[in-house]
Amino acid sequence: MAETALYELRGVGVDYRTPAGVVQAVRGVDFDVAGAGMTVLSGPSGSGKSTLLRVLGLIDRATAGTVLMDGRDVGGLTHRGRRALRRERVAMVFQAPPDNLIGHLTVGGNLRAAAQSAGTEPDEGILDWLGIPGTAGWRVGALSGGQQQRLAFGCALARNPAVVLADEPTSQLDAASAGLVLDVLGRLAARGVPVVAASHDPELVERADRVVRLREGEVVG
Ligand SMILES: Nc1ncnc2c1ncn2[C@@H]1O[C@H](COP(=O)(O)OP(=O)(O)OP(=O)(O)O)[C@@H](O)[C@H]1O
Repeated sequence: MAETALYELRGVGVDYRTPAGVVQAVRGVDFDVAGAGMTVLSGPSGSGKSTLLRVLGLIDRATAGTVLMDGRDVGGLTHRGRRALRRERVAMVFQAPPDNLIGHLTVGGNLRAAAQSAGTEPDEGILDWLGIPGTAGWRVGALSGGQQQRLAFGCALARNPAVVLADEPTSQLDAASAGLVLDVLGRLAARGVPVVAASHDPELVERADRVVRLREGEVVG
């Protein structure tokens, strides 16, 4: 029997209502996300990457078409049902490192808080795995932006999610820091946690197992 895809999108559209009228951010989008490996949504600014990521993250609802997660139509869920599913299954990492962490907690405190939300303890060796050994007692503000972003992926992993969604995870980093974040992303996917990233970073696209190319809200390849 064929394995169920993690996500199946069919004819997905997302409209935003603005005072100036309706903006069709995404239209007629079909793609699947397998339950393994790294998928990158790529395309120029305004092509709909973040919008689709918010749909996958159960933050926004598609205004047309169907979105299945584990074979289940998430469009039929109530607001509360979507929130519960999001908490249980999805970890999101945003582009600005401080947005992903709790600033008044230490590095270890952030990992423990993330693990607690999944009812687990953080992995012993997680800081080594992230390449930031010995920082458990540090304030997160004492880490560089790239180190904070790696910690954000560590917190995502600690939540034991079904998928990690990352919106432009390297766009605020210099090339060296971005490379280290990409290494962590690759290792997450290799560890069996599927990753979907929205990005126009060619280095990230290079490492993808699957690239969904978008232009003006439509899939072009
Ligand atoms: N909340 C919103 N209200 C109105 N229009 C929006 C909203 N969010 C996005 N859009 C519009 O939808 C389209 C797709 O935006 P989106 O942010 O998904 O693209 P993107 O590919 O992620 O771009 P970027 O790389 O600049 O983040 C754009 O035309 C954008 O202006």
